[in-house]
Amino acid sequence: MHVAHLSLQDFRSYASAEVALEPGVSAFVGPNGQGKTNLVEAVAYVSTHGSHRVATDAPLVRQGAPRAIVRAGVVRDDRKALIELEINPGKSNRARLNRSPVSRPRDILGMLRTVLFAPEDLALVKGDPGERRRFLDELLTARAPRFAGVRSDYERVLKQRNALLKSAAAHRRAPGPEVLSTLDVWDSHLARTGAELLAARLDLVAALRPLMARAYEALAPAGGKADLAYKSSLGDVELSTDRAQLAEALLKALNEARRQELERGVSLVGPHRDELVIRLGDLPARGYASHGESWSLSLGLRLASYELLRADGDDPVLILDDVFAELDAGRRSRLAEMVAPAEQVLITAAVPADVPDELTGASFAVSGGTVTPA
Ligand SMILES: Nc1ncnc2c1ncn2[C@@H]1O[C@H](COP(=O)(O)OP(=O)(O)OP(=O)(O)O)[C@@H](O)[C@H]1O
Repeated sequence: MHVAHLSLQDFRSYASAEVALEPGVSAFVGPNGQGKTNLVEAVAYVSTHGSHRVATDAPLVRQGAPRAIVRAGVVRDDRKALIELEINPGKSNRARLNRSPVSRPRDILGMLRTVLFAPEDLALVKGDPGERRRFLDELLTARAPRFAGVRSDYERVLKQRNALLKSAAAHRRAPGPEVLSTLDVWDSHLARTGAELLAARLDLVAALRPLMARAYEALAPAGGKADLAYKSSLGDVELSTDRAQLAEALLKALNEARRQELERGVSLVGPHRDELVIRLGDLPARGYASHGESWSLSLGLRLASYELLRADGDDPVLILDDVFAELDAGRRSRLAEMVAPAEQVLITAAVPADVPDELTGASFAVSGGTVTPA
């Protein structure tokens, strides 16, 4: 698939912008702070309804403007779709597909698939476990948009369960039968939605492992073997991906942890406590890998995601935001060769020399909030 047209209104630094795009490579080049990342961030937002740079929508709306609108014309198997998102910070966002309103924006997740590589990806390796859980869950949602509902159900149950545990812990005496029976209800919801999340993540990690190992080897041929493992809050047991069995295991673990949870006022069992362990050779990458290794491992994870989405039958749009300047010559040209066959590649770079020779195509000059074909 590819984006044929992007239109922005009050998005980040853009009062308005119209950009026509072709399949193949498009490079957005310009000095620092001119709006290159803002542009590709808008494309990714249409795909994921989120930003790789901020956790809330407010910074995405141009300062002083009440709302932002992003429109993307997407071509998929020769069929065109016009996706429109209205970003209303503090209120519900609105979405339209082919000019008709859709009831919930999440109903159009998956209409545009992207894989974004950015300097922030270093946090996939060096950051907290939450970064890696988010990576897994976002990829699950990209593969199966209904997964956005599973995630939000789990988060809602967890929030309510935590609120109950917190208030029970604050009372500092044994909880009454009412609290315990409400907790039983939350336990079964947590176990059911948690099992669905856990099963999907386990399947995903199994599919990503060989792709990640291959991508890392291709990027860094003498760099050691990269591997992934899923570490669950259920402990070091072999986990099946059978949802009923996982729900039973979660329920048992919740029962065992109940006293401690009531004392601490927080949920200690469930996929929100899990970790995706990235290993390089015999060592965990977090805390051990060098800066360059960590960066290549992050790129390996993104390349593996790209391969996985492509194997599902759709060639996602690849977005490479400022990634080449950080790489040595070998890794740079190997990465360029690996992404070159994609249907569409969008690149940002501060100077033309940061766009590898392997990636020839259209070029746009970005300066002072305007985007012009170069
Ligand atoms: N909500 C907003 N309203 C107005 N301006 C904004 C908003 N958010 C970001 N900006 C401005 O956008 C500019 C940054 O744009 P962007 O991150 O796209 O730069 P860039 O061209 O990718 O730069 P670099 O090469 O340094 O990465 C900054 O000047 C910033 O102040």
